[in-house]
Order: sequence, then C-alpha cells, then structure tokens
Amino acid sequence: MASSTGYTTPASPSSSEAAHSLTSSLLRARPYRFATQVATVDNPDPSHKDQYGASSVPIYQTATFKGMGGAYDYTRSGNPTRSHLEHHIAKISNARHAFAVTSGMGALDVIFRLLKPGDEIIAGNDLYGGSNRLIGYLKAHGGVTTHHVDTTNPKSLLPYLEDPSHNVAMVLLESPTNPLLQIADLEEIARLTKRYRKDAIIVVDNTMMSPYLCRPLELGCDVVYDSGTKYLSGHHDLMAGVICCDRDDVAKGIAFTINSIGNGLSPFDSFLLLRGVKTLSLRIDKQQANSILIAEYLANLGFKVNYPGLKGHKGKEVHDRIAKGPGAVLSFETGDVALSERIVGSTRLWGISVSFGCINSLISMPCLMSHASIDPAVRAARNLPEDLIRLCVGIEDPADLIDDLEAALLEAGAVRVVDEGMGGRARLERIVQDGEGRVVELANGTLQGEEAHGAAQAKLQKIITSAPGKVILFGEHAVVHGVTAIAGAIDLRCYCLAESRSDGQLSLVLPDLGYSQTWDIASLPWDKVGALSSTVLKSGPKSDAIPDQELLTLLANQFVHQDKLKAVQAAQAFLYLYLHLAVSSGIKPAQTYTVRSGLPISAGLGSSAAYSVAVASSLLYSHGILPAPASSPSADSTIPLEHANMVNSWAFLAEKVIHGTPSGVDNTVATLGGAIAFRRAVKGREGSMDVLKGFDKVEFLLTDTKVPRDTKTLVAGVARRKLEEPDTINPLLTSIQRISDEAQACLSSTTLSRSEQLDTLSRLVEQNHQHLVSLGVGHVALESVRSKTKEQPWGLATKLTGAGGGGCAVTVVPDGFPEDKLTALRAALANSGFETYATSVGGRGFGVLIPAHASQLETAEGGVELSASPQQKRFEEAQTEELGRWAEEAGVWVCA
Ligand SMILES: N[C@@H](CCSC[C@H](N)C(=O)O)C(=O)O
Repeated sequence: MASSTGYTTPASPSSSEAAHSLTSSLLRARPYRFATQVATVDNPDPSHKDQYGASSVPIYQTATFKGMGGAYDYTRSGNPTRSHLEHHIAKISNARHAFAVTSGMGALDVIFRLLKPGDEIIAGNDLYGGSNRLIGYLKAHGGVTTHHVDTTNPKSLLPYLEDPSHNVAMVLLESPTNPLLQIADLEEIARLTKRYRKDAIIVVDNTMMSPYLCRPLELGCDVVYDSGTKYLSGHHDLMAGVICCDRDDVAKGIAFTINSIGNGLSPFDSFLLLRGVKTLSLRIDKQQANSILIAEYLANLGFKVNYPGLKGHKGKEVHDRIAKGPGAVLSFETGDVALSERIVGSTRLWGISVSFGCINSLISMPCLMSHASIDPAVRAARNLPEDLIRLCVGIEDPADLIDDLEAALLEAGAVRVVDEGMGGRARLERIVQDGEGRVVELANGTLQGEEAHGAAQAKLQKIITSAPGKVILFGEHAVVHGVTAIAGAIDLRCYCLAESRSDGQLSLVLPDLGYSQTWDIASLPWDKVGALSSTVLKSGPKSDAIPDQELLTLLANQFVHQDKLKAVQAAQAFLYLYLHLAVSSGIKPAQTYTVRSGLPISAGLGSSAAYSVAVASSLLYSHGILPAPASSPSADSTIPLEHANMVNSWAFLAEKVIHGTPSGVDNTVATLGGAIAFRRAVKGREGSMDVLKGFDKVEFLLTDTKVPRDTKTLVAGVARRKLEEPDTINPLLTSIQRISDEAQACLSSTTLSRSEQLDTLSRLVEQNHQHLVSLGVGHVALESVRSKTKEQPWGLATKLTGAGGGGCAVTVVPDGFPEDKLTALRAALANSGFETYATSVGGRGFGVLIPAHASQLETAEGGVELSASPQQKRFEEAQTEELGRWAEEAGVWVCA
C-alpha cells in the first residue's frame, strides 16, 4: 500500500490468517517485561482514555470537582493525575493497591498510623536516619516501642516474635540497609514473622532497589514503600513517596489516613513522577553498571567497601536470591573522619548531597548528613562508622566518575601514585597514617603490615598483664557535680594470665569470684557482632561508645552461667571485648584467661577498672592488635602512650559493660598509673583529665571497714540534698573544689619541700573528710578508724575514700614513719575488725610481664613462652595478699 509519504508498508496477512497463528496468540498473551511496563504509562482501562488522546497524562490542577456522586470531589481525597500514577505504580510493583504521597517519610508516617499505643515494632539497627527519627517520635508521642535488631540474621527477631509478652505489630525492614548496605533476608523474615505473628505487618523500605530490582510483596511482605524522590523519579526535581500493598484491610487504613491528613501527592508532582518513572530500568541499568566499576576500583585500593555487587559481600548470596541487581548505592570507610571529609570536599563531578537515585552522582558522609539525626552515641553503639562515605552513582561516563574520585583521593592524601601508568590509569597505593601523621601502612588492597603482625601474634603462647586499683584522694561525690577529683593508682593490682590452647575453646577463670566457664568458640554469638571500623581498630572505641545492650543481654542470658552479679558482669565484659576484637582482627584465639585480684573487691578501690584494664590489654595483645612486648626490655622500657590509650579506650568500654555510665577516671588511672585530676563534663563545660606531672609516690594506709554500702543510693542522696538544700550543699562543693585545686597544685609542685607537701596533704585530707560528713556520707565505722589513727603515738590524718557510708578510709603515712608504729596501728585497727593494706599512691600503670629468663622461654615457633608451671600454680593459688610478691618475683614488668 502506498502512503502519502511514499513509504510502502508490507501487506498485512488476512485477519483470519493472523487469528489462527498460535505464535501470535502466545506473543499477545505474554505480559510485557519490566522495561516495557514501566515505560508505558497508558491506563489499560478504556474508560480512562484521554478524550483528546493526549500522549502524556494531563495535570488536573484543580482542588475541587463539580457535581455529585462523581469519581472525584476534592483533590485531597483523590485526583485523576494522582490516580493514574497510582495505577502505574501498582502495575510495576505487581501490587493490588498503590498510593502516592508527598515524601518517603510521609509514606512511612501513613504506614505507622496503622499502629496503636502499646504496639511494638521490630526494626533493623542500620536504617535511614529519618526513619529512626520518626521511630523516636512514635515512641514519645504514640506509645509505640521499637526493638532494633540485626536484620542480617533473621533469628535475631525471634526473642521478640516468640515471647508473647511482646506485642509485635510491625516489622520494618530495609535491604540493602542505608547506609551500610547490609542484606536482610526479606523472604525468610516474612516467613518467620508470619509463623509467630499472623497479623503483624511486614513493611519494607524498598527505596534502594525500586520495583525494578526487588518486589518485596512477591517475597511475602505486606507493605512496601519507596521514597519516590529517588530512583522512581530519577532527577531530584520532586519529593514523593509511594506505598504498595496487597492486603485490602491495610489498604483501607492507608487510604483513610491519606484522606484524613491530606498528604496525597499533588497533581503536578504526580505528573512529574509519571514522567520520570518511564526511564527507571534504563537509568538503573546504567547506574548499576557504573557502581560495579566504582566499587571494584575502591576495593582494589584496599578500602572497606559495602556493596552487595562485590564478591566478598556478606549478604551477597541472599541478596542475589531476593533481588535482581545490587543497585547503585555503595559506601566505604577510610579509617579517618578528617580524611573522609577531605575526600568528599575534593570531588568536583560528584555532588555533595543527601539523597540518592538521581541520574547525577552524589557523595555524602551519612553521619554528618542523612543520618545526622541519629544520636552520635546510638550511631556508635550500632557500629555506624563516622568516617563512612556514601556514593550514589549516576549515569555519567564511569571513567569520568573514577577520574574525579581518584583526583579527590590523591588530593585528600588517601592514596599516592606508585607508577604514573604511561597514559593509562596510574597505579596507586593506599596511605594509612597514625595519629601523628606518620605513614604506617602502604598497601594495594591488602593490609600487609598488619597481617604479618597478626600472624606473629597468633603464636603468642602465654601473656600476663596487670593493672592497679585506685584511691580517690580528694573530691569524691563532689565530682558528680562538676568538682575536680584527684585519684591515684595504688600498688594493689589485678593480674590476667592468658594461655593458648588448641581445642577451639575459650575459658574464663575468676578464682576470686568463684567463677569459671568454658565456651566453644564456634558457638559464640558471632552473628550478633558487628565488625569495628578501621578507625576503631587503630585507636580504640570512642569515649562515647555505648555497648550493644541486646548483645549484653544475650550474653548474660545464654552464655554466662552464674547468678552472682559481679561474675556475670565480669564475664559479659570479657566476652564483649573478645567477640569484637576477634571479629575485627579475624583472629579467634583459643585461650584460657585466669584473672586474679590482689585488690579487695567492691571496696571502692577500682577493682573492676583494674580487671577491665588487665583483661583489655591481654586481649589486645592476644588478638595481635597491639604488638607483643620485647622479650628483653631495658631497665627504662615503658609501654608507648598510644598503646596505653588503646588499652584505656577498650577498658572504658568494659567498665561501661560492668557499671553502665562510669566516669572513666578509674580505668584511666588503672591504665596510666600516677595521679590524675579529673573533672567531668557538666552543662556547658567540657570535662578534663590531667595527669599530675612530677607526682611522687606517697605512702598510705588503706583501711577497709567492711561495712557494705550502696554507692548509687549515697550518690543519689547527695544529689537530692543539693536540690533541696542548695544553700548548704553548694558552698560545700565550692570548698571541695578549692581543696582539690590546692591538692593538685601541691602534688605537682616543684617548689614545696617533701615535708611541706605531706603536711599540706594531711591538712586537706582532714578538711575534705569533714565536708564529706556534712554531705551526709560519713559512717560511724569511718569515724572509729579516724579516731584510732589520730590517737597518739600515731597522729595521722584520715579521710573516707570513694562512696563513704562505710567502705574504705585512707590515712596519709609520712615518709620515714617507723615500721613498728605502723604495724602497731594496723594491729589496733585489725582488733576493731577492720582490714588494712599498706600501699603507696602514684605508682605504675598497666603492665606486661616479661618473664625471668625470657630468652630461654621462646618457643621453637618464636612465640613467647612463660616459665614453668610452679610459677603459674603459685599465681593461680596464691592468697590475695601474696599476689604482689609473686608478681615481683616472676620477672620484669614493662609498665605504662
Ligand atoms: N535533612 C534531611 C536529610 C535527608 S536525607 C535523605 C535520604 N533519605 C538519604 O538517605 O540521603 C533530614 O533530616 O531528614
């Protein structure tokens, strides 16, 4: 047939011929593939045909519709442009119902309104900051509690699903998660949830994937929402959210809320979204292809890259089963927040912006941007690395994207060129620097130095570490209200012996608490432990890190078989550190840890901090994170400060496991030794911790009254009186601050003579004690110690130390105080039922034992082997007061 343009179309077969072609019927019956479906926005319903045959959907820019009983009356309740979009979204999502609202968070808000007060949600512990914020709001204003679990392990939902006391009404999932790109097995979680909670609503934020890559309704989930701002629209020129579901009851609730609150998408934004969504598959194909190249590029440089498209990704297998592709968002760690900031700031083609899914590539630091609304302490507890960089890859030429990234990495000092590459891509090496800016590691995809070091550590056979207890000399109680406290290390210590074994078991033996337990290393809850960022591995956990309460509860309930609280806490702290260091170092040493306390326990002398420091240092050596100490130290060998700081930060975490919210002073003294002036942060003023330089040891007599007391009640009592009687309590606090200031000046003074120093100390001890009594924390037993020590022939000054209300007292013993007089005083105190310890304050910090005859003790493999078992037997069986002597005889201690 000839057309007016002269182009001849082939003759059509007769209609009867076509009608009888089986192939043709099959072809017609086949549903369109996704790319076709998404590009074809015509409404298949003939009654919705546009009267003029418009190719693009008209914008019904009207608030009201005339007439009665028509399909629409008011745009808040419904609008033809929005309906058209909703049909289209339902079609590409394979859903019975779809709704379009004003943003992704608006969608989640509508979904949350399906809940009622008392309901509980289970959500992931890596999730978008905005969702986390809304969850917080829901708790405060809607009476709905959320439990955050590790959704990479479906079993982590079980404690809530199985326990009928939990009113689980919703499960909220992301996969991959934002921003760590972890994978949740949506199918398995939906199955498990339905098994225990038939009516619970399983909700998935599918924004990272879009219906092109994943359709969670097909996996058994109930509600899926997307931020339409991202992939669906693709151009960052509108805000929208879409919700899909199959359940009619849920759809009814959602439609009701949208109409009631009025957050349905506007006609113009509905039009824009319909326009953008047509190219969804095309855009994602290109963005994903670019992402794979970029992820591989960064991984080859040795960065820790989170992207389910990479071979080594932990959840890849699950992801490949539930989704069609890895998507176009990835994140990576640099190990240093400032370095990450420099990299982000040095890019030019990559736009520094929140959000993702745009055709243009974006770069961001989640902790400063999209996830900044999550409390930093919560971020730390959930192992969200502060240095994390998120890349949202666009459709640009991947070579340009990599060029720009490479230029930024070079300019920021993250990599350096080792070979210019003669016209091709230069060969780069990653640079990792220590705190002082020295290059400590150069690697191209491997951590050669660290690995070699780790292997050497694995050979470590036995190691003994120790750490001192502390006394508070001045400022206890007042320290809680911002006054300076002076604390010093005492020479009573806690000792930790770690011995290798070869049966895959881990034991903790605490003879002084009557506790001993062995675990099969393989059966420890490894799936509940997040790997630490490289920053944490290099410098230890941040001071505001919060231990993961869910893991601690699990450890206490399922792994520590003991009722005594002290033993449970000690074992929890030990396992918590062991698990995290093992996951992060890749070494799971089979060992027996025996810990002995040469300090009275629960007497206010920092025994838990000494335990935490001794155990943390031992674990850090065993996991190869700190280098093994030299086997032939020189007389003045000390532990480098950066190693001590690393030990202190881990010990502080252990202290938090044991005590909840300790100030950090005890572990710092136990790590560094000497004396410290400590001031905690209070409203509007930062805290401080100053090492008292030049502080010379002072002899003290410590007397344990053996009167038990409850520190918490005593601290709360002072706080209450401060509120009720400010005119009495505040002047006392001011005066204690003066005492601490004078003590600090006196102890670090280079001009005062030794006897002037000791006289001043004695005077201040008396004054501080009187103030503590006025604060209400004295005790008759303490007064009895004081009057005894004050009696002639002793005439010594004494004060309570620590919480008071019983507990311990410290007595200043001047230099050259006759030995026999001291012995008589101790006998007199013992007669009254008290226990005394002669100790000095201001001694060494944590230490590592270099055994006597170390050179003969090296094993054939080069590991460090301690001397024969009699020594060890003595360690295990010694009476508390003999431990110090044992330690001195066992070898040379290298201390901080
Ligand atoms: N200031 C905004 C940040 C939005 S982040 C948007 C997005 N979902 C992402 O992950 O980048 C806010 O506080 O909500």
